[in-house]
Amino acid sequence: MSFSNELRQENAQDWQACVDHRFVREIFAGEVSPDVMRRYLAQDYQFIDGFVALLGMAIATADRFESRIRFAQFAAMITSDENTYFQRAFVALGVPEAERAHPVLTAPTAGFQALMKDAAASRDYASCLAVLTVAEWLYLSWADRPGEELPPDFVHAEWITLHNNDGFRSFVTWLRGELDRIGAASAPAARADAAAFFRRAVTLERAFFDHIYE
Ligand SMILES: Cc1ncc(CO)c(N)n1
Repeated sequence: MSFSNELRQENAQDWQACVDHRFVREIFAGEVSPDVMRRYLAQDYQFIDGFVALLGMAIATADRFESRIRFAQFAAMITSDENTYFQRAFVALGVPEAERAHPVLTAPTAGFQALMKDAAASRDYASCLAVLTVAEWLYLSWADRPGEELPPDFVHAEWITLHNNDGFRSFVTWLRGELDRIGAASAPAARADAAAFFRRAVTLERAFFDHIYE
């Protein structure tokens, strides 16, 4: 089995809990309440900050130029299309300026920031890759529902299409292949480090979905 599939399999229960989460059901139905969506997006915007920083470390630690190009292109998408989605959604949902810039961080958000900081501080490409792969592959997993109709409100619909469009799908396919390639070239101890980062990330993804309803 490939390294990426092995890691996903090891975390199958938390992974599936995300794919089947109440938030996912509600967003496809267009029924996430404005309060929940506000909380989710305000916290997620802080997640994105650390995520872009981690992309920077992946660019720095990757072992070849073609990989740096992939990450740089993805970083460009996040900091343009996705960033303007957040801005428009904050306006539509009436999220105050302070909540956009400096919300009180919840435990899962702080956990993600620590995780991404730890992965970056490792300066280990495989560990950076493991965290990035969870974030993007898990989001493709829940958003990829071929044939499913999109909800009418852009706040819901665009959050889905940001995570299931062809460019995103091909980036996730590439990320998994990259993790497989690096995993195959790594010693068991390095693979175990990457696996531990992968697990922490999946656990936090589930907690992040859960906590916006608490
Ligand atoms: C918590 C979380 N995980 C993954 C993604 C996808 O980048 C996101 N926006 N937020």
